[in-house]
Amino acid sequence: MANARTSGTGDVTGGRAGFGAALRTLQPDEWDKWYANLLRAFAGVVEADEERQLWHGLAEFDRFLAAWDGAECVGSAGAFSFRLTVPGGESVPAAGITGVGVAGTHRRRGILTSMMRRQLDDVRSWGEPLAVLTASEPAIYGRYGYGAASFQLKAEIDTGRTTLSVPEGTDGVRLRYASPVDVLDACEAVYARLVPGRPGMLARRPGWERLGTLDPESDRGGASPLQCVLAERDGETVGYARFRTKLGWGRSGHDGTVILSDLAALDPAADAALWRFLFGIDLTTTLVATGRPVDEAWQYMVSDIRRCRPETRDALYVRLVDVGAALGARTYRTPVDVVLEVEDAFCPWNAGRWRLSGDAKGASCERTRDAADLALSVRELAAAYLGGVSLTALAAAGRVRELREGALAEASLAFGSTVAPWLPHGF
Ligand SMILES: CC(=O)SCCNC(=O)CCNC(=O)[C@H](O)C(C)(C)COP(=O)(O)OP(=O)(O)OC[C@H]1O[C@@H](n2cnc3c(N)ncnc32)[C@H](O)[C@@H]1OP(=O)(O)O
Repeated sequence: MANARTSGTGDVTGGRAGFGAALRTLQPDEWDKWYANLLRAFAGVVEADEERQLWHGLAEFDRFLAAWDGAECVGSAGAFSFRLTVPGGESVPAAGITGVGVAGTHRRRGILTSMMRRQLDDVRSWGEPLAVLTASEPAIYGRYGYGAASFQLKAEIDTGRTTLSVPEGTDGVRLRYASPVDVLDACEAVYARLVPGRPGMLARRPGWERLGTLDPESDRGGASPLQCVLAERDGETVGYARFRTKLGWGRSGHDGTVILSDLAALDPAADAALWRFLFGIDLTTTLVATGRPVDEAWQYMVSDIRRCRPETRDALYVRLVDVGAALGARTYRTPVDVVLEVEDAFCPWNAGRWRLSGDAKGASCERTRDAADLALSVRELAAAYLGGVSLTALAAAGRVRELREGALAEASLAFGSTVAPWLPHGF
């Protein structure tokens, strides 16, 4: 969505937003006004009907909020009901914050803050330990306790001058073109099998798979319609790539571009077969891949990583709504037993000391009066939560204080993940 969901009975019961605008749960017949406010907040860019209908179908109205100035919708925010993979593979209920926008005429009067307040109270009352979002601007959400917990990779690969060295078994994978819509179920089954294996992935409820085949002409920028190639072994689908191609003509001839939209594979050979295919499409010399995992294997198969121009940027922001439940839901790479002194001004129910004890099999995180070993804010704890940001690095930035010698190294090692966290798509 230009990003969008709230709780309650559906009654007009919310609080007063900021300067006195009324904040309440969105009613289905208010969708058009709500969505119009959101699109206007995002510079007024009009979304294709196909996309608008998809978001309307996915909206969970009892979890979406609207702020009103009379009959005018001036604020929007929503909270999808997701499940997020955490280190260890557990799928934890997480509110997927979306659709946040305040009318330009009503900005900087506290409407966002009142929506964030109501939303986090709601999420807590629903018993969901986490809230997650992607931020239009990184500076907005730290004040509400969100920390950047996963990152994504972008690459613009010069496929004319970069070769791939693929692992054993790659030649045994069969590739075939298919209509993206016709093979959606097979692709979704591949995706579902990958979800438990990587922190940050979202278990998709029925309907969400259609996000992967949205293909409005207005979004193609002159490129082809969405194409799909399936990877198969022994008749079974073991991976897929969805992409567009755009023809180009330079001084030396054709120099088209492959624009990767999505790729998933169940094993290294299937993954390599799909990347090798994308590298070799005739009449193209550039492959643009965005939103990929930062530790994705192709980077270690290429002859010249510099010609792939890799860049990383922040992706998923996490908020620990219930520190005890969130830390107790994941596992820890090495045994850990530390007392954390947590600062949380926006959700004071989290503030204070927690004893975290756990290992690779499970963990518990309970209130304690024991002396603290580490002190940090809930935002830093959220950044480290999925195992992609090190507590040692946060301490070096002055964001974590070690109060017992050795506690930082112990916790930092334990919190890390062997697979980088990754958010597979926006919402
Ligand atoms: C998950 C998502 O949907 S992300 C999408 C977020 N939406 C957008 O970017 C659309 C365009 N922007 C907007 O709609 C609005 O400007 C919003 C939602 C970002 C902010 O709404 P407002 O109602 O103006 O925010 P509010 O008045 O509550 O400000 C709260 C605080 O955040 C600060 N703040 C607000 N927006 C920003 C920003 N873009 N960058 C940095 N700080 C900001 C304010 O200065 C204020 O700080 P203070 O508490 O120190 O005084």
